[in-house]
Amino acid sequence: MTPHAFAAAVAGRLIVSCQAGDGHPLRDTAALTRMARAAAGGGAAAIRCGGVGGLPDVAAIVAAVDVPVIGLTKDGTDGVFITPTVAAARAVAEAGADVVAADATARPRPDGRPLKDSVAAVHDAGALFMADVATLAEGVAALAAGADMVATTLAGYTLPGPPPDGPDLDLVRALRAELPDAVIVAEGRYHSPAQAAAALGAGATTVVVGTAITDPRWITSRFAAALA
Ligand SMILES: CC(=O)N[C@H](C=O)[C@@H](O)[C@H](O)[C@H](O)COP(=O)(O)O
Repeated sequence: MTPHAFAAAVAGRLIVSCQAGDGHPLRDTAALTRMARAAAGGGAAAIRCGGVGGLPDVAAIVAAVDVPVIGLTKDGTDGVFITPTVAAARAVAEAGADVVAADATARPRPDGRPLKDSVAAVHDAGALFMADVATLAEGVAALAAGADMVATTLAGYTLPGPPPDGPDLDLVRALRAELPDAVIVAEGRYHSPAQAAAALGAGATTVVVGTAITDPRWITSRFAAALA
């Protein structure tokens, strides 16, 4: 898939992230594949998937949906953990993902290789590269390293302390102002349809929503808390 074709497929539309962490009741490839099919049936323009040991999820979901798939793996939950190495990036592409999402923050990478090596491995395997960043500078650097698109996935997750409750719309605005022609993906803590729509208003090309759509444990806890 070309960068242009991917952008055209998702522009102004919703991407749904279908993931479940270790120990979550939905941490099951078949369950997540059904979730992805449901999301596609509801109008998702693409699916984001994978996680710890998530290569089978990526392969199964690629086979099950007819929308583009953004794949990733995770190694732990600290530091650089989203598709953190060149080998991981290559493996996600080889699992069939149209797009490989990977940490593109300025933090040291566990294999000591520069970001551009992961980008090159993904391109060699015929996939596109989504750079998951936390800051404007990281987004600019990722595009310079060859990334095809920038996502705000890690905004709020690289500082000490818990992330804020809401999404980082300011980062979307800053990326759009600095990178007028780039594919900018709003992602991270979009918990309502209004917030997702606001991301497009802030200049995002597309919006990824995960937890608020695909984690019934989290959704239930919000209802339960409202009744407590
Ligand atoms: C920080 C991190 O590990 N983000 C992960 C990236 O793939 C996922 O755990 C998130 O669910 C995804 O980014 C979607 O975000 P939200 O679930 O907030 O809508």
